[in-house]
Amino acid sequence: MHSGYPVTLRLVGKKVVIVGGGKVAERKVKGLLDTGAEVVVISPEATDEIQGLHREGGIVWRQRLVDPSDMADALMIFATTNNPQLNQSIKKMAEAHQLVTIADDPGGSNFHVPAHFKRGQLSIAVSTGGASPTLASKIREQLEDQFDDSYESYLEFLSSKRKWILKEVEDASLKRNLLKTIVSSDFLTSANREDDFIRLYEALLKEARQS
Ligand SMILES: C[C@@]1(CC(=O)O)C2=NC(=C\c3[nH]c(c(CCC(=O)O)c3CC(=O)O)Cc3[nH]c(c(CC(=O)O)c3CCC(=O)O)/C=C3\N/C(=C\2)[C@@H](CCC(=O)O)[C@]3(C)CC(=O)O)/[C@H]1CCC(=O)O
Ligand SMILES: NC(=O)c1ccc[n+]([C@@H]2O[C@H](COP(=O)([O-])OP(=O)(O)OC[C@H]3O[C@@H](n4cnc5c(N)ncnc54)[C@H](O)[C@@H]3O)[C@@H](O)[C@H]2O)c1
Repeated sequence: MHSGYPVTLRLVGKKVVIVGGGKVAERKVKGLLDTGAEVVVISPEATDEIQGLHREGGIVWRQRLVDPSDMADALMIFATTNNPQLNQSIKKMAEAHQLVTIADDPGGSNFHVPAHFKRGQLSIAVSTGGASPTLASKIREQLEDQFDDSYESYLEFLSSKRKWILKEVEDASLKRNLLKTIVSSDFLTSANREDDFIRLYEALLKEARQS
């Protein structure tokens, strides 16, 4: 069996079609809200939450049965109806290059959504490729405890310091050393990262000048 290839997709302005308006559709819709994707739900019925998002203008809900023309221009398609045959025919409505997940057929899907969470710019995703979504969810919970909210500001710090180091530090070995040393638990837990960074920079600069 071939293995999956993990990626993160930038979906700004991309059309994502979700066929079905039940619990699974709702979970997918919520996961797509912050991505900037143009989310279109097609289903005669939809959960209260999907209807609310439609009213607020965050997504589009077409209250009717699915039609093959709905697939046009979609980058991703989620077949989440409670009708297995219909879910299979949605895959047939799609073109070969479109990304299609069939909610009740992991093997027939060409992508799977991993269990995931974010801490600012840090994104952590866990996939079992459909073997056990419940295990993926359980591991996600464990990782959420381990990678707590402090990672959000830590990532902001790492990102800004990395930019500064790449721009300002010319010495290649000092640059490498700094990039490596800022990724340490000391900086994660530090009460004053900026001051600690200046101290680290001065110490490593001194070391580099002496060697
Ligand atoms: C990760 C997560 C993301 C998301 O949905 O966004 C996700 N499922 C989640 C939860 C979950 N799913 C199910 C339960 C009920 C308990 C159980 O049955 O175990 C729970 C638990 C719950 O609801 O809490 C049932 C289930 N899921 C699939 C089938 C079909 C089948 O196996 O045939 C069935 C049986 C349906 C039935 O027979 O009724 C299929 C898929 N589910 C996937 C993703 C993809 C593979 C991911 C992977 O394995 O890595 C894949 C292939 C397709 C897809 O991409 O949708 C999300 C966790 C969010 C989180 O907590 O972080
Ligand atoms: N992928 C997953 O994570 C996961 C998790 C649980 C269940 N499932 C599977 O996903 C499927 C959906 O589960 P659910 O709990 O969301 O079901 P649900 O019954 O809550 O929702 C099904 C939706 O499909 C819509 N629908 C039916 N016929 C349609 C048509 N012709 N065109 C458009 N929409 C139509 C219904 O109006 C309804 O909104 C089931 O097959 C279930 O086995 C998948």
